[in-house]
Amino acid sequence: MKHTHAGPVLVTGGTGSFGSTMVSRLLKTDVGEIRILSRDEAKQDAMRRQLADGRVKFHVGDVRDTRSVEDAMDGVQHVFHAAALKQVPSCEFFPQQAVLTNVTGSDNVIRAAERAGVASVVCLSTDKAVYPINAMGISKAMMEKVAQAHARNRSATSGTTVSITRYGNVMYSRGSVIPLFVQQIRDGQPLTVTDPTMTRFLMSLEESVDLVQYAFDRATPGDLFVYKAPACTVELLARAVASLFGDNDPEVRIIGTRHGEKLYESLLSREELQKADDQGAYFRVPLDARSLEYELYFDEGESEVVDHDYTSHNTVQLDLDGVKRLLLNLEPIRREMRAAGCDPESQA
Ligand SMILES: O=c1ccn([C@@H]2O[C@H](COP(=O)(O)OP(=O)(O)O[C@H]3O[C@H](CO)[C@@H](O)[C@H](O)[C@H]3O)[C@@H](O)[C@H]2O)c(=O)[nH]1
Repeated sequence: MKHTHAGPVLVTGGTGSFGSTMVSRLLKTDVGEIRILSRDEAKQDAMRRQLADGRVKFHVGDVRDTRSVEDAMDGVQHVFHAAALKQVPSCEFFPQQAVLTNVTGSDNVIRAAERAGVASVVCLSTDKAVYPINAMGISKAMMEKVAQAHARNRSATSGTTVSITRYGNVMYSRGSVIPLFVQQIRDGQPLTVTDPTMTRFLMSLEESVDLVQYAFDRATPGDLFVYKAPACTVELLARAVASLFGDNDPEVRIIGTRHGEKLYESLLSREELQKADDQGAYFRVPLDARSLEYELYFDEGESEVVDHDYTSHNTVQLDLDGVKRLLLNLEPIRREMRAAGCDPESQA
């Protein structure tokens, strides 16, 4: 990392897939202390034993609970805010819970960070927050607004830089479709595909940590960062997984779209793409820092009109071999392949 972490670093949701990868990455730096704020003491205990590193301190608490956030924030220099309710179906059935964790909880984290004199807070968001249609995405969109409002209203007086990263599906994350396909292959079941034409961005956990680090190193208040990820259809994804396990003609069962699902995801809205700074592998979208007094501004118009958003339908589309190559980079897939008697090296 470019910045050194002189003071403690706080990772909210630090026992999750992203959080634990981030913590491993931080432990390779000169970081003196990493605090993890999360709810699940069992996951904390497992991680404590696995890491066996005195620099990691575990705080049982909840971003909804201001006092637990304040206690964990004391003396912290940087915050990576990954705590969230992120399952689309559960947020759909319990949207008020998504509001409490994703909106109010994020507000608690940002306010406590400012009060504690924290230098930077990077908030993790999702593609589902763009033109949101489900409760998870709507609550994350509100989290982004809370972060941007902080940057707009407070950055003149506050020493805390709040920024946002957005990413799409993380391959092989807990409860996601790739481990499900692997399980179905292992059980000799047909592969369940919701809509064969549905597309999703494909990103590894490491790339999501790279994105957050990129934002951390560069953010000015209210910036939003996106990684340019490739995409594919879910049918192609199912076929690529099957092919790695030696089945080039798998049985596919169409099960239909689930609650709150979109045909494709967007990482940037048209309006954001219009303002985005193309930084090669990443887009940076600066904050619209105008105040409410619009009459103070004159409309310069838009020099180049962008008529599309940045979606999993129009980003780079991978073919079967391209998806297989990405999958072969994932250690859990390689492990499963070896367990099934398939040699990952022969496919590489
Ligand atoms: O049996 C299944 C289950 C899912 N899918 C499809 O596979 C894709 C990926 O599904 P899944 O892995 O469940 O991810 P999403 O529902 O897109 O959401 C994931 O990605 C989000 C980020 O975009 C995270 O916030 C969520 O927690 C995470 O579950 C989608 O197009 C699904 O329709 C199938 O085809 N068959």
